[in-house]
Amino acid sequence: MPGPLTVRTVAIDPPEDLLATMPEAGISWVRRGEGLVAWGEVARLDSRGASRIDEADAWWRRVSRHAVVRDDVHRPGTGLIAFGAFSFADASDAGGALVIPRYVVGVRGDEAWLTVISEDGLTAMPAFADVAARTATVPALPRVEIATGDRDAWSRAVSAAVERIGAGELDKVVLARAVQARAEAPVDVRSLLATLATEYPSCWTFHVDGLVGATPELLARVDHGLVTSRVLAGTIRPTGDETADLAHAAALARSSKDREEHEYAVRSVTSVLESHCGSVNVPEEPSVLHLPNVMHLATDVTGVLSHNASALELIRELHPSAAVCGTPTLTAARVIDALEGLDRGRYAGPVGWINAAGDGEWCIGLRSAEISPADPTRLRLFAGCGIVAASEVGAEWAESEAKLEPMRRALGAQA
Ligand SMILES: C=C(O[C@H]1C=CC=C(C(=O)O)[C@@H]1O)C(=O)O
Repeated sequence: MPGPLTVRTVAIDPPEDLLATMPEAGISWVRRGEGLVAWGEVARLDSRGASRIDEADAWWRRVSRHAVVRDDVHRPGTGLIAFGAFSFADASDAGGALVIPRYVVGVRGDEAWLTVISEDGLTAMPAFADVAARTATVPALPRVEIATGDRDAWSRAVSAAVERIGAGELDKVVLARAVQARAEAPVDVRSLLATLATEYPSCWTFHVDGLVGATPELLARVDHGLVTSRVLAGTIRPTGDETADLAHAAALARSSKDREEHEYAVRSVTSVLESHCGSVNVPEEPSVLHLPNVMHLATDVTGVLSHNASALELIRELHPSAAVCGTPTLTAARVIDALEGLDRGRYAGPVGWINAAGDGEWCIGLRSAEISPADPTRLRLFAGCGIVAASEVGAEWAESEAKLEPMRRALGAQA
């Protein structure tokens, strides 16, 4: 555990481009041009196994209790903050990490701030201009070779899952696949983030400890006792033709296969939130979220916490939701182990940030890639699909290809 941390947040003039303020490949949590970027590392906790999120929660409570914080701005994301990413599976070697950065720049509406965190006192607050990037000096993206993936292996896994569902072993399982990418030189994550944020502005463009992506799925936002989750499951591809896509969206909203897939995911989130909230609001009908590569059935669930649960406490229970695992959860996790042949690493795990009060914003690490910690020229891109009784192998392959598109394009692949 670090010694008592000193933290200072001051207001700054809003930067034109939040991501461009990062002077080195750092942390990103950006949506619609707002959010947080951070760099440097004051302290971190690495944890593994089934208690990885609990350990992070306990560590964070101790660190934040002892911190000395002067915060002139008082907005979500100001003051002391840590960013984290956790593995999907308990048994994964990837484990989890909670990172306390040295510098954080935040933008929300027309407000902006700089936070500096120090382990040995802060005698003088540095000027924003002295710590942030002055000019964009991001190295160009090297040439990247991206594999196509093993369609036969995937088809076998999906067929086996449909059979198991048909036999009554489980209702839904989310199967994922990974494709390898190899760059000619180390990839600077800032070039990927810039593309993702431009092409997927309504997603959370994130980079935390080697996991990078643009995810549309909010696992839990906790803000002064209010908890919000955006559940996504059930997917089709847009055609690019606006009129045709409106008709497709309507068909998605009526599709019994997609509605079933979606309903399992909503139930898995709602049942956890109900145990922490006096009341939970769940819209009766899902809406359709339009993204450039896919359209999803979406349900925004909200609740008022009946006790002071931290964001980490909530995500420990919410993960893995049936948007990434299945129903029933434990059976689905076993079927994933049996059929997928993959260590998902931190893909499909919780990724986000927490502040000293326990508030924070955590998404599911989807539409993402893991940069190899041992070799920054190697990446693994991931995509998964919810499988239910009516799933078809070919359609699920096409869906997984569509879900790989954001990272493929960020790595320079042509559409
Ligand atoms: C597992 C993924 O997506 C989930 C989120 C939205 C829609 C999904 C689906 O329709 O299968 C998945 O449950 C992924 O992108 O890798």
